[in-house]
Amino acid sequence: MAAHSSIEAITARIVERSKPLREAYLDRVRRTGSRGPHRAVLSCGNLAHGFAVCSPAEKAALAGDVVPNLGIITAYNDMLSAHQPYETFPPIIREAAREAGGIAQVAGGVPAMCDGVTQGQPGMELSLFSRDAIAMAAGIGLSHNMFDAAVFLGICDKIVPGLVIAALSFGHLPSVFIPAGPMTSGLPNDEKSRIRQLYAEGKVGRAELLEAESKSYHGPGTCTFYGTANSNQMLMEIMGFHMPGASFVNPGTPLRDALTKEAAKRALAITALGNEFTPAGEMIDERSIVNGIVGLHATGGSTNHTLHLVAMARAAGIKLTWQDISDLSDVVPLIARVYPNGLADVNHFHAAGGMGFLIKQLLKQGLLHDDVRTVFGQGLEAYTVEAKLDANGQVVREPAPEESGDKKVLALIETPFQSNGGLKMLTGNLGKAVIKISAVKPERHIIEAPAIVFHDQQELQDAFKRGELNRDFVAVVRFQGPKANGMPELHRLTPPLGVLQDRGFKVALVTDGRMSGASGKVPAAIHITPEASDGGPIAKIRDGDIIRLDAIAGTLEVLVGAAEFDARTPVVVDLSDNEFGMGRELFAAFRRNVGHADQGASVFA
Ligand SMILES: O=C(O)[C@H](O)[C@@H](O)[C@H](O)[C@H](O)COP(=O)(O)O
Ligand code: SF4
Repeated sequence: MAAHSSIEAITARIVERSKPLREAYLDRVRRTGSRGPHRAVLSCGNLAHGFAVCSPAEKAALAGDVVPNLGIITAYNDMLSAHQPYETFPPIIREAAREAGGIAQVAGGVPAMCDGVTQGQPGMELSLFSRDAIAMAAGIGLSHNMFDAAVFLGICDKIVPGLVIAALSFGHLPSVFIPAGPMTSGLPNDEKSRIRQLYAEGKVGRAELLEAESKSYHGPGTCTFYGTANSNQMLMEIMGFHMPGASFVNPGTPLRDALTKEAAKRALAITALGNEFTPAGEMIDERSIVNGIVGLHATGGSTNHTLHLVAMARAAGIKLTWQDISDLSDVVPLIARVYPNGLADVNHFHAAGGMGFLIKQLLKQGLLHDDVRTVFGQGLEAYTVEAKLDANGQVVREPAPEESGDKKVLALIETPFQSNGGLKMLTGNLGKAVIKISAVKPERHIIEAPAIVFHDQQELQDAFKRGELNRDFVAVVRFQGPKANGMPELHRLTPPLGVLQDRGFKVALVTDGRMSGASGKVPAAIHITPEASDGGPIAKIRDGDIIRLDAIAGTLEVLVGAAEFDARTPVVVDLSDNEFGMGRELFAAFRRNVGHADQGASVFA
């Protein structure tokens, strides 16, 4: 079925805008590719170092020119519950490679930050930069050039975007992403948030709060809310980097291990040495990127992807804009309600039909490009399935159900929860911003109230504790942009602003910083560009100025006369405290060279 006319039109304008960049990229990818194994260009010395620890049989195979070698890039560590399961993946992948007549080596590890551990802490100021550091680290691993395909073990917020940037920078190689799956459901996310608001109001103590948090985040696997990490899994499947049905299978299960083995074998099957050569740089094109954005809107995915998708697309020579993302939101309905956009978690989403049902519904109305390449072959229709195990422990796939397993979690495309994706770009005299309203009640889609200006999130939390915020106001939290301090997530603002909103006050947040993918119920205009540290208009706002945030009209305005506002001098603050401590001194070059948020807040372009 041809894609919906609006989807086709937006895709066509991305293709047109990207043409020179994309053609140069594809030329490089094709020139780098080779018919033989990539290690064939290495000297004997290079090769001997590369397979020094291999078995004699592996050395003999690698010395030859026919056996494909798989490079594993792993983001394993014990800090991220989502990545801890990866500790055992390399041996499983090596065994699968052997069974398939290939070899697999760990090409390198990459760092991975848990945004949950650093949330509200100085470490969060390294979070966004860690995406590009992860891309660099993965590039270091793959630069050994011993490999005919790569598999990526990464899930969370900045890790998948960084790994995709690396995979596309090595676009001559096939790349398969292998997920580890969500942790099993614990304390419901809305109950966790209720306890947090009680703690913010001083109605429960740390013991009760820690007990609730520990029951919510209780074991291996991705946190079960639909934040950036689980948005990443959705993206990897709908863009064709995952095997069909792989995203939301819990770790430590037979199906999970079978999917891991299958992915390793598939990666070896799509190298240049076989008959289904699928280099990542050609597999991912403008249609794949648009499919990712459609999935993001249909599921109420993380606002962080208004940064990451722009940076990921750019790595493949594709120029994506916030206007593209915003215009796609207008034509893609919301058909999944997963916390914070609902009460369900990703396990419920998977049980209700998951990715196979979602893709089937979106294809039904031509809202996805079906004519795309994936690691599984040609066409996205192949992903309208559920993965299961047969009696022999092999992965089999059954058609996704025609009906939703839970109509409160997954809706039919004909009867969506909202007619649009709710991830909008805002424009006005403060510059550009983005807002996600899929978790914001309709009566809060337009907020007009006096500004109260803060220069960090702790200031707001302290004002809340002093009882100074029981009023209608727009919190302006500035000097939180990429150049100022690495553009941290300001998710610790969610409980106090949520309490004030629940008390009936009209509140909103306006910031050049970010929010968590898990934030949602308070209207927030985020990623304001230009940022305060670049002299952006947000630096001219004063306490008491009336701010109007209109998510319906797509505008963000300070209601001050143009002449007066233009005549104001942007406030400048001393940011030297951001330059040292918890590793921030190591990222000074990133703060100096990082690009604007609407360009992906990247140090690469
Ligand atoms: O973008 C995201 O999804 C968030 O960065 C998420 O990964 C982070 O861990 C949150 O901080 C979790 O939520 P809590 O902090 O509420 O546990
Ligand atoms: S989802 Fe967030 S909190 Fe959970 S493991 Fe990943 S980065 Fe950490």
